[in-house]
Amino acid sequence: MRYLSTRGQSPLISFADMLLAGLAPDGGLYLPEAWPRFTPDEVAAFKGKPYQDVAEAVMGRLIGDSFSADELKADIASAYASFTDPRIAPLVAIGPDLYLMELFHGPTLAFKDVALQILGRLFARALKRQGGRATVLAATSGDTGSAAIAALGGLENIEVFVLHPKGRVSEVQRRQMTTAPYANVHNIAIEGTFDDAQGIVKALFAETDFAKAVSLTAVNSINFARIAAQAVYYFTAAAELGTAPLFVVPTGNFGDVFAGEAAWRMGAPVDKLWVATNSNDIMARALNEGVYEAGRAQPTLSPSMDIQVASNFERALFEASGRDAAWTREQMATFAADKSLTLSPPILADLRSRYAAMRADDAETLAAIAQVERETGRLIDPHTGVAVAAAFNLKLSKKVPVVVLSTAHPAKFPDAVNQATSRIPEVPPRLKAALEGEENCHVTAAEKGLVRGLIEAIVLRP
Ligand SMILES: Cc1ncc(COP(=O)(O)O)c(C=O)c1O
Ligand SMILES: N[C@@H](CCOP(=O)(O)O)C(=O)O
Repeated sequence: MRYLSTRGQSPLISFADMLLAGLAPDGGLYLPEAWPRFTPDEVAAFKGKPYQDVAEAVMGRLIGDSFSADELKADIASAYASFTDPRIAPLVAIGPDLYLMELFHGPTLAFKDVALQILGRLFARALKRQGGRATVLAATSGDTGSAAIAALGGLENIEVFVLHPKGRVSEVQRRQMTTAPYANVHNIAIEGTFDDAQGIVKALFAETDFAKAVSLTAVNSINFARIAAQAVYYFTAAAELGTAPLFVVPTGNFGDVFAGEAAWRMGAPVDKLWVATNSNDIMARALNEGVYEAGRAQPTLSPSMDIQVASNFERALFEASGRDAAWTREQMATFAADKSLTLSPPILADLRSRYAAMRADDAETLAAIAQVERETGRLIDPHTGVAVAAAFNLKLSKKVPVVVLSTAHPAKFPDAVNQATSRIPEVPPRLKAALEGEENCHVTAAEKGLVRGLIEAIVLRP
């Protein structure tokens, strides 16, 4: 299995090289050269299998011969050993034909752990084999940061730099990152938004001498290995329900919902992928009105989705164009210059055959959290709340199971949950150390030169 860039100007590389590269040198995002396919019988046979077995099957086809089946098996087993629910991504019914898929049973209580716990292990393996060092640069709106730290903290030969927007993540999220007790982890709070942080990451990849000197890599969902691991739970949900579900996905960077497209392209039965945004609704506007236009992200009760530039939309556009790299390159150049892209009718029609979109503002999110608590006694986090609000508003013309991706534990966002329900979620034991530890964090203006300087001072010191 080899990987190509959506912009068509990077050489084809293996999964292991793609994992360590993160972003393609031409600025594009990697995708498999051809999607592997599971037959309906193979998907049906996943029903009742341990999650780990499905992960081995799905990721195995994407990894090719980069890692052996035994290596992958061992890494998946140890990745999920610390999850508090052995089902990893359990489906929980909250209404007739309405399910939450709980993805927050990992060490940092968000869906990021499902992929990053595996990625950390594969990174360590690939680096050991290659004999080099790597510098991971991550941008986070709250959850990727702590999950990356939990996966990579303390590993040899890796320095981890995590950029978060100062004051725009929840206190629990910030403390999960800044209290990490690892010498190889460096938190940087930037005076700006997540989009500024993500922009700095991409800009530093484009400084190729620097990127090469520090062996820069990414663990955001721009790294296809993240998508590969996240695609697995679409297979397990569809297999368990025995039919093609409609998935409602709380969306920011478009990684999780694109993992649904990836699963569908590999043969997972998917009725539709509903993109649920908060009031930072660039993706809802793009899919509903045909114009992908970024403004400045506004703070909401679901801070991890306070994102305007949805990086993985590039992958969806590339696929919608019939994999036309020259066209994708042009579109991305237009968007970089104008912050706006008008989607042509055929592209929009192709996207709409898979995706639909809805937005929920803070008031609708609070109402959805309150309704779930009233009807089921369960507390949900505000990101899940955005998607549940969308699910409650769906007008379906046929009977189809609806699966809402529940992406974070409510204890990460106690204020929003309390505002909606007058209840404060119980703090899980794995959060306690973060709430008590001493915080360490650099603070800087949102300028790539300052971030580069910090990285160089640590990575290239004599
Ligand atoms: C809790 C939570 N839900 C949803 C999202 C949105 O996911 P994506 O960025 O893959 O669209 C994020 C951020 O990624 C998140 O942290
Ligand atoms: N919501 C994310 C932002 C980055 O998303 P990613 O999936 O591309 O890593 C976060 O919480 O950090």
